[in-house]
Amino acid sequence: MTLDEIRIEDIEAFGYHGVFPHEREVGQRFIADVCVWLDTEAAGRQDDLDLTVNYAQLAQRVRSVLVGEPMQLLEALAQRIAIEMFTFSGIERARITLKKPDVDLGVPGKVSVTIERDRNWAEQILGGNGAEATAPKAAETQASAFSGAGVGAAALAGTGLAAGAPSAVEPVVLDPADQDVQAGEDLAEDGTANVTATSTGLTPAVAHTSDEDFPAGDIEELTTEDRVVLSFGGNLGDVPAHMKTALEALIDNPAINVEEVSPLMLTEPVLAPDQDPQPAYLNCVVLVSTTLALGELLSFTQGLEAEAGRVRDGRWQARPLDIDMIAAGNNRGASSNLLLPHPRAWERGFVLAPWLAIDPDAYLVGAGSVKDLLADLPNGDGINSVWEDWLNEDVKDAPPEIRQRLEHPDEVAPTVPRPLPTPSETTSTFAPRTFDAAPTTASIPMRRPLRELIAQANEAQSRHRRDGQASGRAMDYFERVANEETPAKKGQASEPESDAKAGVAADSEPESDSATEAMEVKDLLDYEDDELVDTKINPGAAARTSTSLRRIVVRPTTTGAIPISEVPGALEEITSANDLLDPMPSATEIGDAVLEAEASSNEAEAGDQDEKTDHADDDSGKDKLQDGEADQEENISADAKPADDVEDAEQK
Ligand SMILES: Nc1ncnc2c1ncn2[C@@H]1O[C@H](COP(=O)(O)OP(=O)(O)OP(=O)(O)O)[C@@H](O)[C@H]1O
Ligand SMILES: Nc1nc2c(c(=O)[nH]1)N=C(CO)CN2
Repeated sequence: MTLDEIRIEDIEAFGYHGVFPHEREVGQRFIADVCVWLDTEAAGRQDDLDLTVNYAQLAQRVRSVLVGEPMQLLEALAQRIAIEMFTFSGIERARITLKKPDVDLGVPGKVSVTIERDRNWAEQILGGNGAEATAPKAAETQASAFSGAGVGAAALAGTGLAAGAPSAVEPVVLDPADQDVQAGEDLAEDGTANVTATSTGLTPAVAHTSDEDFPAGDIEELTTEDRVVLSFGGNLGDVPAHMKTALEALIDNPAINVEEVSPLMLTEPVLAPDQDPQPAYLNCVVLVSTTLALGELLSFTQGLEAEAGRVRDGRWQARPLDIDMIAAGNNRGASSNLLLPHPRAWERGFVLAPWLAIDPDAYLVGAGSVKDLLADLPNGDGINSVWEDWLNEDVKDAPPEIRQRLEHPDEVAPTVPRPLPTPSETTSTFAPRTFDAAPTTASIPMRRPLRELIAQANEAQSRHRRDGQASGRAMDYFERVANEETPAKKGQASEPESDAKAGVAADSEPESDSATEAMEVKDLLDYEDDELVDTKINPGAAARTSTSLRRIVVRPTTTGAIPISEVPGALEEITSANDLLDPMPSATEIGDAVLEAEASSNEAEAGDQDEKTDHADDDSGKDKLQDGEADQEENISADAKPADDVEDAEQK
């Protein structure tokens, strides 16, 4: 039989393969050319994709190996790719060429390795089975003649790993052979049965959804309806604090909406067999929506990992914070640095369990329902404890295992599996979700007002920053504005509104609900933490004063150029507010002080209105300073951003 060729060239990906430590640590580009031989006559005659292999799926699979578990040799990597190729039915022969385009040979030149393998070889490696030989697990799944076999989908199922619970002291260990082939699992489903290649042979896999709706390919950007599922994990230092800091940063990013945070779970470390044991991990899952491009979101979360002190010193090393993108809408695809869904998510109890806890209908695109995936994990979910209210509670309120873990951070993880809370226990307020056609991670309802939750988490955050001084104090004030008639509320009704609040963006919209008040106070506290202190250190920083009956904000501007020293009253406000910081008074005191300042500032404003003059360069008449002294205004830099614009920009 004459075989036909499908060639794919220049599949590029960043990976960590190599013999040398720097290759493992820093990584480099890899380029693969693949040629597979198969009989495409029937496909050509009937013009039917099902009768051939989908080259996009092939390419995705190649890439998933390239970005997957590091191998030492290009030869080994090439063989991994070859194995992947033979999981596609119909492929009889494969040639793989691998290049490291940036390698330093010590002399001018380039390197590549080419291997050619046939199906007989693959069948020997895979225990005498080819992709066709495998049977679908679920009766309804039908293996087509050319099923795109998902090697990783059930890599653990039926292998030695399924047998027995992990030992009491060792981490859960995955066979490296399994790890390698798991890498690209989700990217090439074809809606039929999946098969699994492991060192012990092929096993039937989980039934997968049809991928007709989710063709593997390029990553598509999201709509704001889509959810991104982020997995947080860490096992070094004060992991909950790292996570809270990262959460706060996500919340503070105007392009990101944090919609749900799962309980925190104590999880067994999942490591390669040659790795030393590590402390137990803490994991949670965070659902967000975003207007960022996914690459930007990944960069942002990688920045948060770095801020938490993560050093990239090799795969699966202990780390203070790791943020993986598990899924993003219905994406199934790859870019140069992102594979979606995350190729190992389906097998990770530490991802599935917290995700399920906040979404009982969670569905991992291309793999199946999270609930089923979790239930099918052969060696348990690896969850040892669940801390429901970790954003609100103190460590002393954590379940004993987690408290113990946090109090003894360097202890190697205990690994006795522990049953998960049932979803109904943790997600009772979730409306059940049904999928008419394509399952999706979109439209997950918000379970609770997360902003509030995070504001409360700031309690711990503030403690972290201020060495215990501010703990709970913001909350005092939140409660007070929520429950009491504050001066702010009293004054609100009679707030004088005037365009003549020069240099001042008056908050003219009547906002009376306590949540809004609380957020304003949070803004204030944030500004005390960061901006105000900064401006104290550097009083020459550009700043803008915004005064209303309910808040005073002095913010360094990035766009404006009004030196803070020229904003009447700003330095005084900063100084007096800064005085409040050390020693840190209660938030109530801060609130009172601020409200007093506001009141006197407003009085001054009212008295000054007539005297105010327009800024020379400001046609709108709104860019004015909050002072009647014309000579002071003349000092303002000519390119000062109109205050309203700055306010608008800041509010976006
Ligand atoms: N879905 C994804 N989420 C996060 N990183 C990804 C994803 N797909 C590909 N990557 C790439 O993987 C690289 C390594 O990521 P990272 O260091 O977080 O891996 P890891 O956490 O050690 O291992 P694992 O990926 O098994 O969780 C990153 O540089 C990133 O570009
Ligand atoms: N339990 C657990 N194990 C892991 C984790 C993790 O977050 N939790 N992350 C890893 C690399 O991303 C490796 N192993």
